[in-house]
Amino acid sequence: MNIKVAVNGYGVIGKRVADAVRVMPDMELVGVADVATDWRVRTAVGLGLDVFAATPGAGTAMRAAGMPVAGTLADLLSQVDVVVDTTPKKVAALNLEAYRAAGVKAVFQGGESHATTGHSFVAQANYATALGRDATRVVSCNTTSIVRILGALQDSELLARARGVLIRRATDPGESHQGGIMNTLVPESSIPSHQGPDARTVRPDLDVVTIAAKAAHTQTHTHFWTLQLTRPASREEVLETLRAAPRIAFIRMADGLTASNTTVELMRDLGRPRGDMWEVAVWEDVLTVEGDEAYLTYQVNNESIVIPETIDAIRALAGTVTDGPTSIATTDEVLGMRRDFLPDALRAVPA
Ligand SMILES: NC(=O)c1ccc[n+]([C@@H]2O[C@H](COP(=O)([O-])OP(=O)(O)OC[C@H]3O[C@@H](n4cnc5c(N)ncnc54)[C@H](O)[C@@H]3O)[C@@H](O)[C@H]2O)c1
Repeated sequence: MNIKVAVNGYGVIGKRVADAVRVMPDMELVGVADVATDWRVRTAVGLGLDVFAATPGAGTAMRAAGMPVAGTLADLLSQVDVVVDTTPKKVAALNLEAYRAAGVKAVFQGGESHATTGHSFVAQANYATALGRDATRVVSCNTTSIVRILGALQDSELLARARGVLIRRATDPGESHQGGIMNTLVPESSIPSHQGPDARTVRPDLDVVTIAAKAAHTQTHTHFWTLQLTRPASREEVLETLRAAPRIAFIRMADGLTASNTTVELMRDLGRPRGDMWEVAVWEDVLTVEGDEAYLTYQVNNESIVIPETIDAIRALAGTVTDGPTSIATTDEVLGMRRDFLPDALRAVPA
């Protein structure tokens, strides 16, 4: 019995969720809904997906633009077990009542507040508490990375507190003609930035403070962390802890991966769909540990890191897989996630 899934909002996140659902052995993508009529939604039609009109006005516009329309959002909801809402920030929360009325479970994204669903999700941290719920929110890209990395260190009883600086991309690559800053760096106006408090919606006991700024590029986010450990530890111990956790992979300056654009290019060369990187990419040879302090740098592909979490959230709400690690393992294997982007044999020999 496959989980029948709808995606509402076929944008940056929605199209990736739709693709991931289509390759999962236990899921079926029934259709996608949107309000747009341009190339983005036409691509879905070209892929053979059933496209539904998310609003009455959208149905009229889609038909006028000559697009095949499979039905209304209500028609789509009547055929599915779970809807993934990937509409823009603040639009999604307005849909919650319609999902409840249709008896369909709903996965929201990080643009919505924790209060919208009362539950925020990162698979490795709290899969079990999402089981059978009617809705959850997959936290944002940065928050997902924070929970993965700091959560792994906290589970190993190594982390006392974390202070991080986040350099964010200005806008998504496909939207940089519409906006985005240029030739500057824009600090967020308040400290902590929202990501640290947001991580505590998933792991309330994390002692974390984040400071963030937007930089004038579209090449993913980069985080810089100072970690107070619970005791002196070796660099190898910190690395082993991260190696043992899911959805963290390593990159190395020694391999020429010296900047965020090089990692983006590597993902393309590895044949990743759209160049996606679902893992947090930790710079292994930058990690430094001195006594009971660790210093960590990693890269987050904002467009794709939440995709595996969303797939796990679908299973958790549907209740078909009750064990988080089993769901994570299935998702990661089907997507082709890695623990190392360059296997040992392909790494640069240390000088
Ligand atoms: N872009 C990222 O890097 C990123 C990363 C993590 C989480 N998120 C979160 O994911 C969610 C979606 O963001 P996105 O970047 O994919 O947005 P997007 O703008 O790329 O896509 C949104 C899609 O929803 C459609 N839409 C607009 N109004 C609609 C409506 N009423 N009904 C149905 N469809 C509608 C738009 O036409 C568009 O196709 C947000 O909560 C965002 O915060 C985004």
